[in-house]
Amino acid sequence: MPAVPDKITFFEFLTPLVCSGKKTITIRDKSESHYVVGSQVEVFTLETDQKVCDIEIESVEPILFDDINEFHAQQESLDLPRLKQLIKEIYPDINELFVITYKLIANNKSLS
Ligand SMILES: CC(=O)Nc1cc[nH]c(=O)n1
Repeated sequence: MPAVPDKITFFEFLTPLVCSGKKTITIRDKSESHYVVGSQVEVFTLETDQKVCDIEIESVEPILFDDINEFHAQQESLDLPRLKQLIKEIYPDINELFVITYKLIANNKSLS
């Protein structure tokens, strides 16, 4: 991986939310927390590695699983129980997580 990571993957079902600008955060574990504020990152689907859009990283902040709240759910464009269920499924034994905030800068969906 480059010193400044320039790629992020999302489950395919989440990419319409990312590429429409409705989902503006992602909650990841430490291994995926090394994004740099101000950097541009290419978004790919996890399942098919298809590029779907570009984002710019706005912040990376630690959070405990128990502190995930309605505001995070709003920013994820999911309801809170679904968000917490999803995060538990992805990171079953991890309490220390990171909220990565980003903004959409380009949508590549029309190229596919
Ligand atoms: C692929 C993957 O881990 N995707 C995730 C994980 C957490 N949040 C999210 O939006 N997407």
